[in-house]
Amino acid sequence: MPLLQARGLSKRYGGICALDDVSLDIHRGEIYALIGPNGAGKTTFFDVLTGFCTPDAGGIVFDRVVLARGEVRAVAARGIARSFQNARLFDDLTAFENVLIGHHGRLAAGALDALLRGRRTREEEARAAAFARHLLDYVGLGEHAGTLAEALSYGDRRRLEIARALAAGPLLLALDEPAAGMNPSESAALATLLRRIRADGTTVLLIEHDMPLVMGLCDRMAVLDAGRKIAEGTPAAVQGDPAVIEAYLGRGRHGG
Ligand SMILES: Nc1ncnc2c1ncn2[C@@H]1O[C@H](COP(=O)(O)OP(=O)(O)OP(=O)(O)O)[C@@H](O)[C@H]1O
Repeated sequence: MPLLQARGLSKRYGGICALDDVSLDIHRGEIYALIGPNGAGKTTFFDVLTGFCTPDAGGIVFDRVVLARGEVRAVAARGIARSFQNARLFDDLTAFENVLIGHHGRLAAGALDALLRGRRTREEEARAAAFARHLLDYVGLGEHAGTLAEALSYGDRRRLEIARALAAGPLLLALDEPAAGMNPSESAALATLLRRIRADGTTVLLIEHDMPLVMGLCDRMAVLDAGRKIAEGTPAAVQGDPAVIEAYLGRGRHGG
């Protein structure tokens, strides 16, 4: 059974159909890309998936659990971590502290325990700190643990955001344009990191406009255009699909 099954998702904003009856499956252990021209509905799909907005119709099954509309926010707790188009970091905290915050939701000890600084809490905090250090090494930021987020380069900020998302221990890592603004060597390092995340068992969903990157990286992809899914399959299959070529080139657009 797929990790995620989206069925018949629709979302309107006034007269605009941002999502129009979109269904797709994401399998465990794959890198799945969502592509399409500007305004195609990619971010809206992420918003629905992560509970930022409620679909007008349709539903999602994630990790075998049917999520009723309006309950989608519970998904985050069930294992979807998201990064945003513009990294949302705490600029005045260090890289280490930013990752620790990502882990916070997983700490089991309650607020009272934390107040009393019980042994269990201290042990959990020590484990969280060790895990945060591990994640910083994992994304290649080990040397920057004590650096304020605001002092990091653009590419490093994006990687810190990924480390923070991983700190929540997600089954699905959903990344909104992770390579946007990166130079070619940063993009190559990102691709290596995402392959490693996949190899280590986390499923990856990404929105990405960098076609060479996404074509070389993802296992399967869906193409959205004006809210509709117009193609789905391997990069090779999608690349040659006439509907996709029309969506990108037929109207003089360049993939946005
Ligand atoms: N909160 C909102 N209110 C009104 N319209 C919205 C809202 N969010 C999205 N839309 C509209 O829905 C459509 C789909 O937008 P969406 O951001 O999902 O597209 P996208 O594929 O992510 O585009 P891009 O590649 O430019 O980020 C667009 O026409 C957009 O203007």
